Amino acid sequence: MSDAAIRTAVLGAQGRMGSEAVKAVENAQDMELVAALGRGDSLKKVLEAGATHIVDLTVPDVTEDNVRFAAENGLHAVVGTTGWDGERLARLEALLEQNPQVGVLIAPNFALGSVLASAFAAKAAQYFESAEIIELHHPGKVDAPSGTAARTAELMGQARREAGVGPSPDATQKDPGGARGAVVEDIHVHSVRLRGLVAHQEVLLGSAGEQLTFRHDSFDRASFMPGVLLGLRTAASRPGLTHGLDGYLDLGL
Ligand SMILES: NC(=O)c1ccc[n+]([C@@H]2O[C@H](COP(=O)([O-])OP(=O)(O)OC[C@H]3O[C@@H](n4cnc5c(N)ncnc54)[C@H](O)[C@@H]3O)[C@@H](O)[C@H]2O)c1
Ligand SMILES: O=C(O)C1=N[C@H](C(=O)O)CCC1
Repeated sequence: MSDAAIRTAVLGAQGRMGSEAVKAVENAQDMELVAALGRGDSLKKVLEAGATHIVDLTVPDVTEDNVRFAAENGLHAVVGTTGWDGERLARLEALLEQNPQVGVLIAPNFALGSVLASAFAAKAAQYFESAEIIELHHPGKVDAPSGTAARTAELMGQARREAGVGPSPDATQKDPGGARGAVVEDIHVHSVRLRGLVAHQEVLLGSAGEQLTFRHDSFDRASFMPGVLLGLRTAASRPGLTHGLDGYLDLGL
């Protein structure tokens, strides 16, 4: 291992994603796994281990504290944990202004196909009257809607607003049980939790007589690991906040 290895601490290391990330970092020639923290472990272990980077794959309740700790101690952070709403992102941006050498990637989804599907959907959303999202995940997931769906809806909603497109047509007058799903940026998001699934999303776009569907499926958490490693290899050269792995890719969209 060279001196320049990316000294990585994985937070949430015993979780579904964290345990995959531990293996991916251990197998990467240019990285060294220096710490693997679980619930109840002190963040001081990260500093004692001499980490230069953290990967956060924990739970929405603790991720902000973890990233704050990293930034205040000059560590770069690659974050897959969900729960990063506008307020949290704004606080993080302010913190990074005080720690301008630190790079933080908040990635709602590390899978390249998912990043592409969301970017294509955002590009296409303004050209259709109706837009809805269905996200489908394993039943162990603690949050709904998924971070990916929330981010996709934000990007699509923003593009539709800028293009002057109004809300999707919808005559629903009675929906006492919330059958029309959550609404993010005027876009209805439907969450399915089903044994056997990993992480899946469909964006449905409709106009008179036609439908365009963008579907992405992660069948295995291995699909997320190239994105985690890209984040670790890139974060130090991108100081400040990057929201979405697309910020590290040249999608040209
Ligand atoms: N960005 C992506 O591509 C992507 C992909 C999959 C999952 N996720 C997100 O990653 C997060 C984790 O998902 P998961 O399926 O691995 O969940 P999980 O419940 O399997 O794992 C979370 C782990 O974090 C641990 N933990 C809790 N508090 C901690 C703390 N303070 N310090 C260290 N560890 C702590 C838990 O004990 C658990 O082992 C979720 O928010 C999920 O939505 C993101
Ligand atoms: O399994 C999860 O939990 C996932 N979380 C992210 C989200 O909420 O979008 C990414 C996909 C998998």
